[in-house]
Amino acid sequence: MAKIREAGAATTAVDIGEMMNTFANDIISRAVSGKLFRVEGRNKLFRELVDNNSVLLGGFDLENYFPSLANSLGFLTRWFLRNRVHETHKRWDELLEKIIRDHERRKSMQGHDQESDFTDVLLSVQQEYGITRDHMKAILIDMFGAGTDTSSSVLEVAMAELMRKPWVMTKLQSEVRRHTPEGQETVEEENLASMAYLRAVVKETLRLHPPVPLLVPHLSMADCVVDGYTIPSGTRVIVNTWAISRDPELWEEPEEFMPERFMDGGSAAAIDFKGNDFEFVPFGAGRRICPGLNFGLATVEIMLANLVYCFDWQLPDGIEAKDIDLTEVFGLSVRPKEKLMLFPKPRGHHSMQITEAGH
Ligand code: HEM
Repeated sequence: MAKIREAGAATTAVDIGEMMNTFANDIISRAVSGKLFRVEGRNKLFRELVDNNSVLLGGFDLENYFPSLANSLGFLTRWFLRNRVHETHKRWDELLEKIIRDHERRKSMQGHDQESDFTDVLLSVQQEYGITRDHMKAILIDMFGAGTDTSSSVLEVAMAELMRKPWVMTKLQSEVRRHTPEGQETVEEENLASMAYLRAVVKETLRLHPPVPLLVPHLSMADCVVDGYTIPSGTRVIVNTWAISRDPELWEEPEEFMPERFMDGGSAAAIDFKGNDFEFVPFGAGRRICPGLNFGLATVEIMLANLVYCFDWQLPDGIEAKDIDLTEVFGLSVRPKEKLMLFPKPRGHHSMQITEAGH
């Protein structure tokens, strides 16, 4: 918020996607490595490595499209790829090893600060569950890989949709401002419970723009029949949640951004994303459902509430709401291709100016 305030004071535009990505990365860095997450620029290093992972996992592979090149060019591309994978793996390993060692050292010290983070929790159950060092590192990398781009992409597209539909923005702002105690500088977690429209906006964003549109690939373990189709054991199953949540047979005006559908009395009021309503599975369903569902939701809700509570937002001159392009970029998780640049105007700025001028 302080950074956005600075931008507001200097009347510079904020790159919302970039800002939200830094925020989501900082939250996970803090959960993983405690309050010293900025030490030695760790948060920045984490972010760089997460970006590397996304490129390596979800990147374009020439051989998939031109198999005939596999023999000639394939050798070269594989060599480059392997080097990059090794390099990224080494850097992750060094960073995580250091963090785990710091935590072990701190744990063994008498009278150390008792505040614990996720690494402390893993260390405390290591013996009980037979968790190896490699397991720990893999879990921590998973948290970054799965928890950063997803949350930040939801925040970015939510802001884009709100800018495209100013009446939805106004409605949300009025709810958030009404339910946050007078004089409070930021929205706190305990204020969120009564913000039903905020939850509806987040749901509608996840419906139209699920950040993991094909979930992650699954493999059927046994023969089964789904909706009359036989799926043999060992089949790679890909669930297109993007298409399901725009299906006109399931959703009223599916292409429209209408959070009201999720409010009491709305056509989708009874539908939730906890894995029980198969028309809406942005976090997946069943035993592989996203384990970070509550974490991701808390991250998105608190940030979105604060963005609309603390600021009024404007598009750059010459850009209109209808010009906002939500075309997405290719990858394991998706995000908008075009940057969303917005000017923050701190709330109350206008009335303060009037008062000052009045004196
Ligand atoms: C709004 C934010 C998020 C969305 C929309 C989201 C969505 C998803 C989806 C669709 C899957 C695949 C589920 C399946 O195929 O059944 C998944 C898996 C996963 N997510 Fe999330 N996620 C979010 C945030 C997070 C966060 C914050 C974390 C961790 C801190 C996280 C950790 C994971 C992990 C570890 C998996 C793999 C689980 C497995 O393979 O069993 N996610 N997520």
